Amino acid sequence: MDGGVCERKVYPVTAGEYQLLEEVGQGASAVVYRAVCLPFKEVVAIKALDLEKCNSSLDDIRREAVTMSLINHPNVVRAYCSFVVEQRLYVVMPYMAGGSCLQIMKAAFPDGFDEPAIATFLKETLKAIEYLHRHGHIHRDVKAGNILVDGNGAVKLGDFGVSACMFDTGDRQRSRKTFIGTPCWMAPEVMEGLHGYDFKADIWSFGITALELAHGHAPFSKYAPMKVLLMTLQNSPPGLDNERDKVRFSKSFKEMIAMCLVKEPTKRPTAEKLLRHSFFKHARTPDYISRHILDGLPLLGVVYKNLKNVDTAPAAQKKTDFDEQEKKSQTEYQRGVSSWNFDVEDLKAQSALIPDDVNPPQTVKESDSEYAESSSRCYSSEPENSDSGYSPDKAVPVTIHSLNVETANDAGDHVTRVRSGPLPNPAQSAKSTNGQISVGTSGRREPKHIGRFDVFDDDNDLESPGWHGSPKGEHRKGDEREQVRKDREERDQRNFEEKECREDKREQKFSEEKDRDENRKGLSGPLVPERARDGDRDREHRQGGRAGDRGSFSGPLLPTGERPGVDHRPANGVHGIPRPLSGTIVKDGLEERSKGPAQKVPVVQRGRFSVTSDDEELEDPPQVSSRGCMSSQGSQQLLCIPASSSSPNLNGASVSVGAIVPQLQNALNLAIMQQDALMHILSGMNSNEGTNSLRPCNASKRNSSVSAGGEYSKVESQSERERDYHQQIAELQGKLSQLLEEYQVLKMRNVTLERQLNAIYNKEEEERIRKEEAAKGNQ
Ligand SMILES: Nc1ncnc2c1ncn2[C@@H]1O[C@H](COP(=O)(O)OP(=O)(O)OP(=O)(O)O)[C@@H](O)[C@H]1O
Repeated sequence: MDGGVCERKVYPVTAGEYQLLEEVGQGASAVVYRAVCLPFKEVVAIKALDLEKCNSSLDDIRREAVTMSLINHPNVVRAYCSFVVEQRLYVVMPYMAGGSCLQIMKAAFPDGFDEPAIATFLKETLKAIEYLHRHGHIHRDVKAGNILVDGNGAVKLGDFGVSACMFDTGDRQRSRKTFIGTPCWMAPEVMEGLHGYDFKADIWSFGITALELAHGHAPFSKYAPMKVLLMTLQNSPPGLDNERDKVRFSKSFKEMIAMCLVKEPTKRPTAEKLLRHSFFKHARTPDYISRHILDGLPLLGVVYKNLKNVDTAPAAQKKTDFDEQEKKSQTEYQRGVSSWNFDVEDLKAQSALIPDDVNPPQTVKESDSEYAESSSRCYSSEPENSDSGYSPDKAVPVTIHSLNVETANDAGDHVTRVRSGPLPNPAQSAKSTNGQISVGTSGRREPKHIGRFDVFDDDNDLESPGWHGSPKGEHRKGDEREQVRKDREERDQRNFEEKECREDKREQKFSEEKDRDENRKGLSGPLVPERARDGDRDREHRQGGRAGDRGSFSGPLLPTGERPGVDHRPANGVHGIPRPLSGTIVKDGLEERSKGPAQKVPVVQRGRFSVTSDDEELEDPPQVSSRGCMSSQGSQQLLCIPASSSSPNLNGASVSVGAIVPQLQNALNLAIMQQDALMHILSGMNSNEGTNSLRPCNASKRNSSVSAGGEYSKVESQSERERDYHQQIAELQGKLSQLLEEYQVLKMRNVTLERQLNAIYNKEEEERIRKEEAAKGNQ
């Protein structure tokens, strides 16, 4: 019940208290298992996210876990609790035995559901969306795959992996200019990214989901992401087909979809308003779903397994096709497209070259009233032969970093710049528009700014799949225009280099200030298990191995489909989820208070939700000094590590590894450069000395009056100097490896600290909510 007082069961947060059964779902970043909570003898679902592999930052993951644990609505999947074991986050939630609408469709309704079922699924989903919007959240990933059905037919919206809080300010607001979602369901304003977006983006996705449930697939779902983007941006919005769908669906359904799929977001209804649409009068009870939809379906685990098997074979072929398309696109890119600039006309032409069995779009004036009959709208018809190579079901959400339409370029051409790629999360979208450096935990490379664009180093990697540039037709390129482009590229490059140089300096200054701070503040207690410090552990960590952690695993069963990175060896005769490291638990209620209040993440109170603004954290300078300082030694600058850095101070807000990595890399680069310089000088000295060393001998031949003692002391001083240099080099090498070790330790500490902060934050939130609810109850 929304806001009502309810006794919440406290679910255990130790892995040993759960028994993992079979896999029942897989998303872009997680695997979901059916499991049993042993003390309660209750079947639950456990979502396992590999923190190292998933694209999300810890902040995103924490946000999802916190959001899910705060949820209190019958149509939203809430998290009972979550905990971290090794590099995996386990989220315990209610088991939705029917699976997702997508799974059900694929298993038994390939052409979509009938209208009463659709109305029921959609109404329940819309209630969830309305609830989320009311509490300031944009779900950002509404689609059939995230509409989950309970065994009794109850419908809930799940997956908060990419949800955002609308009330946030600062960088989180900017993060809503980072485009997250799966292209087919993505609203045009999200794709454009020109002015950000708001909760109306969910209404668009809801409309697309309605079409998905009606046809068994989302519009444009057979196309590659770039094509989907173009079609969504350039074509009229999709909708039910006048002819084909007339017999299957009512006018009110068609109308409801048309209301959602208006390109202008302000013209879309709110969830609250949409709920009052007559279409939802067709909605039935959960019992209807249970009897008409779920009845006769195999168990979810079997459905999932079958679908997986079916998917595997064609997937390989699809991948090859898609790779070929990619290759073609990249070859054309290499042939003649400069930078990230594309001509809109060319994009259109290119897009038209891709075989298209979509009904030709008919133009619809978007100024039409929301309720107007959208008779001219069309939708992407069921592909007769959906072998175009792109499998939307396997689609990884895509972030479009820059899809800006500019009116003119330097040459006066109309230019669009396009880039797509796998989904970095907001926190990872490096340098933000105000020039601040944002950081992520994954150590991803930060983008360079070329012109108006974020260009990652990967951008230069033309082989890398996932990057799309619509090639420019050679026949359309004038030499003049080409020259202008080249000029602009060079200018952009110059600007970029200057900017980088400025940023390096700023970063160095900042780091030096931080070092001073660190030295002043002293050290806080160690948070990393001692074993994390030893050489073996560091080596394992660097190599991604887990052997050093194996001793800590025990507990009940792991699934048969064992996952890499987790020890599956039986302990006490049974497999188990590895036990969590102490102090690394995230749970909605029972964490150990391991840090003082000073270590709290900044919390913004927004309605019922307390929201940590991760970007506020990002704006804060990192609290860990990982950077060596420079000390002068003679004419050579040597790297020295401040005393505090061997045990860095971890007080204050959470520290992202991403914040440390660039600094450490800088320090390492510096040290390497210095080492090179020293080697260079040394070799110069050696050759001089080599020459010099001949002199006494030659000189003695020429001038026998030179005393033997004088010769001896000269040689001795030279070799002394040489020894000095060798010693300095050895010291430098020692410091380098020390720095590397520091880096590993800091990385580990950072993760641990983040987890502890999570735990504290979650607990406080839980307490606050309990108090609020108790207060409400007393009233
Ligand atoms: N509570 C649950 N009970 C049963 N099945 C579930 C549950 N939660 C998720 N699933 C299944 O697992 C799949 C993946 O889960 P989820 O969407 O949360 O992962 P994800 O990695 O966040 O996915 P996405 O690709 O949407 O980002 C879902 O599509 C659904 O089929």
